[in-house]
Amino acid sequence: MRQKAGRRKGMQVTDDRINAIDIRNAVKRYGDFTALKTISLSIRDNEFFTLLGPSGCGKTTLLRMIAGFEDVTEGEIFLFGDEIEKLPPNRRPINTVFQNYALFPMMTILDNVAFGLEMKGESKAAARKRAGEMLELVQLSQFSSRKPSQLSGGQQQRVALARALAPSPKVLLLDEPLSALDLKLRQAMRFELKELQRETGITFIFVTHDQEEALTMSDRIAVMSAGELQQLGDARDIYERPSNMFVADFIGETNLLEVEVDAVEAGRAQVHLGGGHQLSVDAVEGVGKGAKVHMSVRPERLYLSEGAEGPESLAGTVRANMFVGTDIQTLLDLDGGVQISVRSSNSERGNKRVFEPGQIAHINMEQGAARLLAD
Ligand SMILES: Nc1ncnc2c1ncn2[C@@H]1O[C@H](COP(=O)(O)OP(=O)(O)OP(=O)(O)O)[C@@H](O)[C@H]1O
Repeated sequence: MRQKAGRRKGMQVTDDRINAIDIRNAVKRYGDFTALKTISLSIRDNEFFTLLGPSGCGKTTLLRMIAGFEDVTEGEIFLFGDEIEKLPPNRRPINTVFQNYALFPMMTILDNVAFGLEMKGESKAAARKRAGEMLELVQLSQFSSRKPSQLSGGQQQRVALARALAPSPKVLLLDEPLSALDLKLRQAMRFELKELQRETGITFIFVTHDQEEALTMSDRIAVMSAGELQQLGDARDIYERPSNMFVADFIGETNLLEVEVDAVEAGRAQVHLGGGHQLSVDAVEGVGKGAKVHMSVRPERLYLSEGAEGPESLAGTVRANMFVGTDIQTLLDLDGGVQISVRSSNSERGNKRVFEPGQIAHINMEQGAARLLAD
């Protein structure tokens, strides 16, 4: 039945199920400033989906449009096949968890979670029973009679989650919910959030500017910049196969090297770097002979050796080594003003050969490590 409705409206259907959210050609303008420029994307049912991008890229605006707190200037938003962009927020089966947990300070934890249910017309007894179940889900049952100020920041955020999940929304929106927590707690909460999403089966749409958070939790990630969608994919796609300069640079650390393409044949591109160093890399669509583009190579996909380990080894002079705890980062200068960063694991099994500043080392690439970028 639902599927038919989706098809009738021309919605995209994934694995024979209607998407939780379909955003079609959505534009948001504030006066003459365009915060979102024609965004189209689909979020699958039961997915942990993340909107990732730097401050001001429009991710909160998009989230607020889904929630109904912000009008859509142009375009359409569908929830399980039904058009919702004209519905007021309280008519959408969607809930939001904010960065500041916004708990009622005078109420107990149990009452905080039950409050929204009672407002929706549930009996006090039913609301309290459901609130109790939700507190069990976030492992806070033992604190149900405490007040919010008697809980840690992480515990308060879990109460806010329990409260948002209590009415069984079809979609839960999470606007940087971990950013008020300290680093250790934030890391622990990543696993909890992911578990919670799996257990409840509710579609989560998570907003963050923290790429590590996005990579660790998400089924898929939409990378945004300046009101535009830059890339949509799973964590490995966007980390290992960035589609452009912005994504390569924003996600993790990378070497962005200027190259010129000398030839393209049988799926391989022959390129050269500034100092004339030649390399053969996977070709990408839209980058042909004569193109001057950037190539992205992750530092951890490079390793150093004394002698050349193949025709594509590049010789460089070590400028500095930096101890980064888990890794050792080595910066090297190549001819032609090219600089390359290499990361070696600081472990018994890792690359323990440390070259001293001034020494010549050969830089070798793991297969498939270099990625040409179309723009
Ligand atoms: N009410 C408003 N009026 C005018 N401009 C706005 C309004 N709300 C947001 N903007 C602008 O729209 C752009 C996107 O804002 P948005 O809050 O969506 O960014 P964001 O990616 O969530 O950033 P952050 O991570 O800092 O929250 C910004 O340039 C912002 O200044």
